[in-house]
Amino acid sequence: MSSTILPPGLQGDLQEVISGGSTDWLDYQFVKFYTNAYIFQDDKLLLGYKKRGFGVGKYNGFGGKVDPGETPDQAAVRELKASVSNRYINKRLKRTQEEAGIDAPLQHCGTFLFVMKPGPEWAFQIELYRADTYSGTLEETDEMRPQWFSVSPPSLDSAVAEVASKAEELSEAPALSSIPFASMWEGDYLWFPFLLSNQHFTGRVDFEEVDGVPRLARWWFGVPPRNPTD
Ligand SMILES: COc1nc(N)nc2c1ncn2[C@H]1C[C@H](O)[C@@H](COP(=O)(O)OP(=O)(O)OP(=O)(O)O)O1
Repeated sequence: MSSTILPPGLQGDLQEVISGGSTDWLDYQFVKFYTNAYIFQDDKLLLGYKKRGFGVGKYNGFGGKVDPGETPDQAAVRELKASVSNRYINKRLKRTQEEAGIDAPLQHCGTFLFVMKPGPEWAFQIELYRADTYSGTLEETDEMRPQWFSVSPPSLDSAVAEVASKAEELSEAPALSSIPFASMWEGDYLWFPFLLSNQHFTGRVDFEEVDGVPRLARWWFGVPPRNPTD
């Protein structure tokens, strides 16, 4: 039986892969759910450059809030369509326009909880999805500009070793590939190895603002226990 002590807010049978920071875990009152979807094709990863609103100027996967009455799986499909099509008008009404946006066989690949200080009283829980193919036409919208980046999926062990060696320095993100970590959310590089190596993961990051910039204060990421016969 695993004896790992999980950070508050995380659940499941998980084995720690990477952790760091020494502050107490931050308190929060409730959780708000979001989705983020990543499309791979051959050796490329599709990211979106956020042109306005929350996260403007950053590259990210395609996603948004989970609406009331919606499952994260449903929200992930809706947000993926809406993010890359100007013709997908009824985002909030969830009325699917078959010809618009892109469809992908999204697979849930991880859960990432984060808390900000100073920040809202809630924790953000992002359900992460990936797909190795898609159908439809990519379009730049007034919110997102889709862009492909080359990736060379590492083995989980080599990727995590690289991240672990860099993370303690709390400075530059490691050069896992041509992924533009410097223009992404602080901390994405901690869990990207799991995404790239298609390893289901669960993790938490606490951020504390320094000079107006969110900095990693404490983090923990784990994976389901490996089968000893694998
Ligand atoms: C550390 O912070 C974050 N990291 C990462 N990787 N992703 C984040 C972070 N904070 C927010 N996000 C993601 C979560 C969502 O995918 C989007 C934000 O979605 P948004 O608030 O724009 O949600 P929508 O439903 O699209 O909102 P509106 O319809 O109101 O524009 O960023």
